[in-house]
Amino acid sequence: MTESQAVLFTIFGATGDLAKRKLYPSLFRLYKKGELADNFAVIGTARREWSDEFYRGVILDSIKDLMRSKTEAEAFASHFYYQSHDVGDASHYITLKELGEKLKTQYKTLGNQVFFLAMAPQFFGTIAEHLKSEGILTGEGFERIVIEKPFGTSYATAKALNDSLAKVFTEEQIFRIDHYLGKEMIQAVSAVRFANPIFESLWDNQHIDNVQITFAEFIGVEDRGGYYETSGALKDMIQNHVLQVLSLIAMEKPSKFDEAHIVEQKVKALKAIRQYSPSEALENFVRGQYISGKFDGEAYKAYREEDSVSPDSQTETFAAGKFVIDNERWAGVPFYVRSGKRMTEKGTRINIVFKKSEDNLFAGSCDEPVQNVLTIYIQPTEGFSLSVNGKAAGQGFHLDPLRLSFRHDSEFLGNSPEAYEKLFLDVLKGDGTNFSHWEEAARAWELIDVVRNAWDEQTSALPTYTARSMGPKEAFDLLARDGREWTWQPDVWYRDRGYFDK
Ligand SMILES: NC(=O)C1=CN([C@@H]2O[C@H](COP(=O)(O)OP(=O)(O)OC[C@H]3O[C@@H](n4cnc5c(N)ncnc54)[C@H](OP(=O)(O)O)[C@@H]3O)[C@@H](O)[C@H]2O)C=CC1
Ligand SMILES: O=C1O[C@H](COP(=O)(O)O)[C@@H](O)[C@H](O)[C@H]1O
Repeated sequence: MTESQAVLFTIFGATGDLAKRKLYPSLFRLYKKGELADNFAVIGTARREWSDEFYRGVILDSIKDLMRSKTEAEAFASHFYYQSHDVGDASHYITLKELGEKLKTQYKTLGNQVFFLAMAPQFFGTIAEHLKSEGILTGEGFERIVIEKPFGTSYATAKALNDSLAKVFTEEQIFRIDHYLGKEMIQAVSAVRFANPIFESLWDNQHIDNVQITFAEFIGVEDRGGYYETSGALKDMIQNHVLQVLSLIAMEKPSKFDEAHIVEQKVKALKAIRQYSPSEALENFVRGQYISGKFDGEAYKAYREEDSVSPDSQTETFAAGKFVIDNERWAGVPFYVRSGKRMTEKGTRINIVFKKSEDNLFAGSCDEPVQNVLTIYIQPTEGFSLSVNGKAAGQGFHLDPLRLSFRHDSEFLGNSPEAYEKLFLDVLKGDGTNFSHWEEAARAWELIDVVRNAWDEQTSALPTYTARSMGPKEAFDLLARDGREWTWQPDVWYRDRGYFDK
């Protein structure tokens, strides 16, 4: 049993999808592990009129798959209280404050407070201001605010949002969620790099040819067409998750493995990424939108036919690009990234592609050696592999491409903490390492804005790709132009093109 936390959570947007699907189950997981015990309470707020009893029923429903016993689940749910609240109405904060004070005494929460804003970003500033003006922030214990993406829609809007939060909270009190940073294997990137001298010593432009980061989803836009129409793949995935991962791979070794030192190095790496001109942005970034397609006998509709999507939508459901980093370590090493919906399969992975040997001892006498590729599998499987050349067993001398591979097994995956659970615990500990900091978000927006603006100026037709494929032709051309190719495609991609299994 770990030492449990004394804290009052206030969840804004308590009736919403995120709260039900992610927040309540994560809090319950922490409760089951003893990270939360007697001294915590949760106030859920939203406009609709719910009773505590009804709210607790919603909580029980959201954790039904995780329950070990009804008694335990009900004991957990008894810590939840509901307060109907319109975030724009100052008088509602007075009722909220009274309830908070009562619960603080009842649960001995020591004045510690965490505010979770599971709401649309346009409300963040208002909520923060009212928390201060109505005296809900007392400075008695720790006071932290957790906010969801999207953090702005451009550099300008992100800056305005940050300025409004900064009037009330310090940067150390603000936890901007990037749920990928809570994933096991993203956190493992640093372990692979810095705990293995064999990789650390090769982590530069002398040895690495290129880096490839793929965030492929097989799902379409589902029921989020309204949001996605205003976002697109570039802002939805590349601006945040992909650039976060890229900065972890590209950063210099921090002098200490803690939040301040890691963030300092990530920010430096992001700042070293070349800021493209509009024409360079067009040369180095491609986009696409999925059209209808068939995959293994199943038909998939086009993005433009999805709910809440305009029939002549110009929103990209796929984006790929080449980032270059102007520093000593990475000069000449392209970082190719791609992310899209309705791709062949779900697969998030990082491929570090090492250089070919300049001196091929086997040239002319046998097969070309394969390039060594270190793959970090983020999901759905988690693990690493390293492709190496061996000798094919038997007579004669032939090279045999081999893969040294480690994958976590399903038991480990079943028991490992979920991203939001890890992130919640980090918030309680005050550890912001796995959150996005303002300087990171700001730089990411600067890099992305130029691509977005260049695309908005473009008059040529938006490229398309068939639903359940690996993106538009342009994404393959992007690498082919540099004499390279994506080193990972799902097996079925090769199957459909008549290649043997890679
Ligand atoms: N859902 C997800 O998987 C993800 C969501 N996010 C982000 O999280 C945030 C929440 O998303 P999601 O849960 O899906 O959204 P929902 O639309 O499901 O929920 C929004 C919540 O806000 C409440 N609300 C709306 N207006 C007000 C108001 N004026 N005063 C008080 N409460 C209000 C709604 O309740 P009521 O109508 O009762 O007031 C509801 O609880 C968004 O910023 C989204 O981008 C980010 C990543 C993933
Ligand atoms: O942030 C987002 O992430 C999800 C993908 O997350 P994953 O954990 O399921 O890989 C994506 O579907 C969504 O569009 C985006 O907003």
